[in-house]
Amino acid sequence: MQRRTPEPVPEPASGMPGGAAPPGEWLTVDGVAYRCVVLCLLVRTGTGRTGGDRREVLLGLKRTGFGSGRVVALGGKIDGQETALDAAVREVREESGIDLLPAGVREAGRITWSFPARPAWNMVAFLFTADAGAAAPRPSEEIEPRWYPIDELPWHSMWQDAPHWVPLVLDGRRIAATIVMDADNEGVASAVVR
Ligand SMILES: Nc1[nH]c(=O)nc2c1ncn2[C@H]1C[C@H](O)[C@@H](COP(=O)(O)OP(=O)(O)OP(=O)(O)O)O1
Repeated sequence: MQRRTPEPVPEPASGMPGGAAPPGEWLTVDGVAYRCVVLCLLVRTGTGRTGGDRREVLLGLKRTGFGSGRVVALGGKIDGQETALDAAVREVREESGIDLLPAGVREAGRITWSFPARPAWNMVAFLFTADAGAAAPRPSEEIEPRWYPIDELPWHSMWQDAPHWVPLVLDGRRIAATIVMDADNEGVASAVVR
């Protein structure tokens, strides 16, 4: 049985930091339920083709479950009473084998996705970023992680809303985004990002 809690979707500054109150598995806003998930963008400084430094982000081809076949950020559902930060550290470990120190994981805001044609897919994602250092990802059953230069992201393989928010988070911004998906559950009907 999924637990539903009546709190409004929290603003990004309202505190999902390490140890703050967990958002629960579901949030309900104006009678609409949103499943709580986390996404974590891991970054590192790699070596470009010409030998210079270039920033890279760890994304992965999702092999199973929701969004399979797309290239996505590491993440997934918040379980039970864990904090969003705990969930981010756990999901990164499960999906890539990389162990993050919670103190090194930064909050980057939140996104609300509404799927009017499929409300069961509504989600609120708590966003995080972290430096991966020299950690090497390994593939998991769920995802095949791969480093991408941040100026060569595989947009055509990602969710169509990704260009509205990924560059801002990679730029160090803390965002609050409200994204409404089209009737086909693929396109973007509207995206407000601040
Ligand atoms: N419109 C969208 N754009 C995007 O970039 N990511 C989205 C998205 N809608 C959902 N996601 C992400 C958020 C979340 O990390 C993921 C779905 O959660 P999960 O990975 O937990 O799903 P699964 O069905 O694989 O879960 P399990 O049942 O635990 O295997 O999809």
